[in-house]
Parts: sequence; C-alpha cells; structure tokens
Amino acid sequence: MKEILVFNKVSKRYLDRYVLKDFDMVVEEGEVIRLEGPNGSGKTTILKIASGIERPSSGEVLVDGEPPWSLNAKRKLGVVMHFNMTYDELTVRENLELFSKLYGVSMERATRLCKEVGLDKRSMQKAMELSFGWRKRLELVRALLHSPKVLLLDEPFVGLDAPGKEALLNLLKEEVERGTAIIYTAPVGQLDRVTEGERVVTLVSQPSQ
Ligand SMILES: Nc1ncnc2c1ncn2[C@@H]1O[C@H](COP(=O)(O)OP(=O)(O)OP(=O)(O)O)[C@@H](O)[C@H]1O
Repeated sequence: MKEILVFNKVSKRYLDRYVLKDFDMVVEEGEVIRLEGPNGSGKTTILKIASGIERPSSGEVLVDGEPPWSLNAKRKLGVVMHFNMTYDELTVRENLELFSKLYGVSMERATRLCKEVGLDKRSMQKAMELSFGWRKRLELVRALLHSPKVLLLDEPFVGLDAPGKEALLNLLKEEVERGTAIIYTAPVGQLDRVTEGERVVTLVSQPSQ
C-alpha cells in the first residue's frame, strides 16, 4: 500500500515547552489510525500539523509527498476539528453549494452524503441553528465533498447520540473501502472505535522543561 501521510521526526514547541518531540508516523492508504492519549498529550496538535493549520517547529510532514500547507495537499485532505469551518449564517444547502464550488465538484455527492446522515431534512436550516450533533454531521459532509485521500477527525464521537454515531460509522466505513486513510483522536477511556482493525498510536505527555 502507498504511504499517504508521513511524519518524520516532528517536534512542536510552544515557547519553551515541547508538545511533540521527534514524532514519527507513517500512514498508508486505507489505514485507520487512532491517536490516543491523555489531555494535553498533543493529539490535536498532530492533526493541526497534518492539516497545515500549524507548522512543526522541526521535522518533516508530507501528504502524498507534499507539505500539508500546499494547495496539492489541501486537495487531498478532509478535516473536521473542534471549530466549525462551515458558515453560521448560510443554510446547510448554501454551505454545501459553496464548498462544492470551491472544490470544483458537483452537488451530487453532497446530496447523497446528506441523505446518508439524515441532513437532507435540514437543508434549509441555517448552520448556526443546528444542534451540536447535526452541525458535526454537516462538518463531516463538508470534509468529504472532494473525496479526500486523508481524513483528519478531532474526537469525532464526542457529542453524537447513537443514531449520530451510526451515521458517522457508516460514512467512515465507506471511506475506508474507498481507500481513504483516517486519522482520528480519542481521549483515554473513549470506547467507540472506527474499525476493528485500526492501529492505535499512544501518546504520552511531554515532561515540562
Ligand atoms: N497555540 C498554543 N499556544 C501555547 N500552547 C499550546 C497551543 N496549542 C496547544 N498548546 C498546548 O499544547 C499541549 C497539547 O495540546 P493539544 O490540544 O494538542 O492536546 P490534546 O492531546 O489534543 O488534548 P485534549 O485531549 O485536551 O484535547 C497542551 O498543553 C496545550 O496547552
């Protein structure tokens, strides 16, 4: 299988404190990686670096051979963080029309994904009127519009009820079958999993310097 995301000796320092030190990880197409660790161990930081939101202090990160902040990498990345990337004042449909146009894809995929997660019945609601769990579904659909090769999800199960989790897992199963690599974070003790065969990468908090 092809290597799609590589972290090579990546360190991240905020002021004088290391959050990550010489972190290595190689993710292949279709792999599911669970980043597990206590609060503050750097799980979100890894996703921020992989998505190009933050740059590493040192080391190399490559998405299909390109740095995460490049346009080519952005075309291959789907990202759902704790903050929303859809627009509050636009409806579900308007948001998805906008992002579909930005990615240069037809609305067909958005329509199908919305149906799969039950968002089709809320297409005329403004994004800010959605409850937490429904906004999460919208964020997931937005992240999948351009059929990314790498999907980065920060604590995807948090705040979802049982039908929400089922809808999420169905979409993610489809993605894995398509060959998408999924990297997601989970706090220690979180029982939900994306797949049985996923690889767990355990992080430890860096000692304070
Ligand atoms: N912009 C920043 N400036 C300074 N420190 C930061 C910044 N972003 C993160 N940190 C620190 O880096 C450490 C790791 O944060 P991160 O959010 O990656 O951890 P996490 O494992 O995702 O934690 P949680 O489980 O609580 O979400 C924390 O101590 C945090 O305070």
